Amino acid sequence: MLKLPVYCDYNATTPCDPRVVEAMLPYFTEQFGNAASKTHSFGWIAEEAVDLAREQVARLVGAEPSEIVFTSGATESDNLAIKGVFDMYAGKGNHIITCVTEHKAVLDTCRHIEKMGGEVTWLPVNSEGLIDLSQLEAAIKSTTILISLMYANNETGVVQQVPEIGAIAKKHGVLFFSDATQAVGKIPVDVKRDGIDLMAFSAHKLYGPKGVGALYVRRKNPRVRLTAQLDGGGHERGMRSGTLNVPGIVGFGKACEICRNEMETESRRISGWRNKLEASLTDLPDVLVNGNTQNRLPNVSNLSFAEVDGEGLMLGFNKNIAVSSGSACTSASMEPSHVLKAMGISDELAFASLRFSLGRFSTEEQIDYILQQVKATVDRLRQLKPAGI
Ligand SMILES: Cc1ncc(COP(=O)(O)O)c(C=O)c1O
Repeated sequence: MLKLPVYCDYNATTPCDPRVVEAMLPYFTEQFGNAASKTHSFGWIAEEAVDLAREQVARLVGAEPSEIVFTSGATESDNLAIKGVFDMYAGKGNHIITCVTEHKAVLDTCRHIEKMGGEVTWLPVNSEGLIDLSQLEAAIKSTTILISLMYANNETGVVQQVPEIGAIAKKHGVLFFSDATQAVGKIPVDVKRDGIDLMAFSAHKLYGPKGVGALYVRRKNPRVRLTAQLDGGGHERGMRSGTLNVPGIVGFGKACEICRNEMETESRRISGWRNKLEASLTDLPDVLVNGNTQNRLPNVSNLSFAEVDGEGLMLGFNKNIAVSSGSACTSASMEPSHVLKAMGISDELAFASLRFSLGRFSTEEQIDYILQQVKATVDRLRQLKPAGI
């Protein structure tokens, strides 16, 4: 018996994997020590658990454990990377390059940088959601200190040309920061292969708990330095003060270990269902896939339903199916998605678009239910719409 509502919004957040919860539980009660307490076993046990988690997290992205800084999530990691570089490298320059389709956590941090006297170049994207590499290279100047470009877009799943961006950054001696919140755990990410100097990601997008994340900070060739954005006890090698969230970090580590072991089979299964969903919905007249489909996250399909009232579309089945009509963080407002707009999609079509994001606990039965519900709603709305409007 299918349980309703069906969850199809894994890019907004994922449920904790029960194996993650099991690993975390002892660290709330018996093993509650502060990982910074050096004088007794409660502290040592907590520190050991954090060390293991740091290894598990690092291994998933090809980093060294000492290159992982634990934070409260990707929003904090984005802020720390961009503001930390801006403050630390002020002597070299004040210019940052980013892109208009970034997540708000990067966009708003870059707007803050502008208010602080920094200069930001906002790269456009093409209709597929990709930046132009020659435009990126041409934007670099002697004052450029950072390129901040996301790995995969949260709304469309489009994966940027990350190794190429890393090579351009290296060639010009500019640091490369990538917000990889949606990519890590879904596709193989390797900071060394990709030439990434700083990278943000988050536990709750990969079946770990909410409120925990990481910033990868390269230690060699070049060693990246950051100005801390929180003053305090100097935790995390001075980059992020504050008592560590030990249960959360343990869960993050376990979640990363599971992703590393299961990513290949999981992404094959999920992309199969995503393709089935997409093929069947695009069989309807005037349904368009948004974003490049050659290099895309395996779990996402962003579709526009022409000639359908966007609000009606959501209201048609949102009691039974949890999907998003844009970024989760902005779905409270009725603004058309800034990502779809940047790709040249009209406001009307952007409003009539849905992001389906599948995940570990999706089932084929759910996919069939979604198909039936969405098709029925689209048919009904199209019949209601007066001709010519
Ligand atoms: C690309 C991207 N960056 C950053 C964030 C923010 O992550 P967090 O919720 O861990 O702060 C999200 C969450 O939706 C995201 O998708």
